[in-house]
Amino acid sequence: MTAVLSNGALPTPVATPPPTGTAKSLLKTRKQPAPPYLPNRHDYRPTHRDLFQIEFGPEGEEFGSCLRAEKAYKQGDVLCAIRGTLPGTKAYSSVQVLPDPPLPSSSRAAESRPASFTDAATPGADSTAPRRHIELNSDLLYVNHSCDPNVVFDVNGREAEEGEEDASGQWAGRWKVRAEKDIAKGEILTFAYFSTEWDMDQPFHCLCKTARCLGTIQGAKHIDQGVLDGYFINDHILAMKNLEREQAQQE
Ligand SMILES: C[S@@+](CC[C@H](N)C(=O)[O-])C[C@H]1O[C@@H](n2cnc3c(N)ncnc32)[C@H](O)[C@@H]1O
Repeated sequence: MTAVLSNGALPTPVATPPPTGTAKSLLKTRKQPAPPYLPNRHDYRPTHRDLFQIEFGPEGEEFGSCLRAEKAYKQGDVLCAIRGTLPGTKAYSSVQVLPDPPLPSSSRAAESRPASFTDAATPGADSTAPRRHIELNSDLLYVNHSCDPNVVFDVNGREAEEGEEDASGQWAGRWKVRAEKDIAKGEILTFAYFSTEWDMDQPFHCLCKTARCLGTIQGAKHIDQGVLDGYFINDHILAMKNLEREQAQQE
């Protein structure tokens, strides 16, 4: 299955070896546990049938797979709620949903933090340790990064509870995947990893080949605010950027 990519998203397969600086070359050698959801190409059943589907890369090629749209979407459409996730630790497969480390409660960044999240550092916060990184536990794991992405992972607000439905399909206040542009059927879905990640566990040389490509992707910590301003960025990342500025001013 091939599709012409109107947005210059990742070439297929992702891991076609480029001459130098492959995605693999920056990987840490430490072996990580496999993510909880890791479908097998031979008995794959899509988790979001009719919405999107994994295209597996060449057998044995690590990180060579991607997710393709099974239908067209208009800019602003919600593709799906992000739900059924599992607690995770920082890994290539995880998505950050809260500041990590937590914002010091004394910081202005914590005081002015968006209402969309309640942090452990906040007096009166829920005593159960909040999940800072989650495992998507679905085909959404296969959404690659692009510096000119066609979807956003909006993890402001909270995850929809089991059984919770949204008749409007907009999932206001709930985690969701939203189209950033019009998306054609068959197009590869991509989001900007630094919109959720502060300091990534596995940086990589980006192969998105878009005009906006930022090169090595390591997380928002390593990107100037002026560049981030051109993207949808989640509130927990904006709050961490605010804290960074606050601390720099105190020095
Ligand atoms: C959550 S996985 C995405 C699915 C992955 N392609 C796979 O087949 O398992 C994230 C990993 O995919 C690779 N990747 C994603 N987007 C990339 C990009 N734009 N350029 C290079 N590698 C990318 C990197 O190895 C990254 O650590």
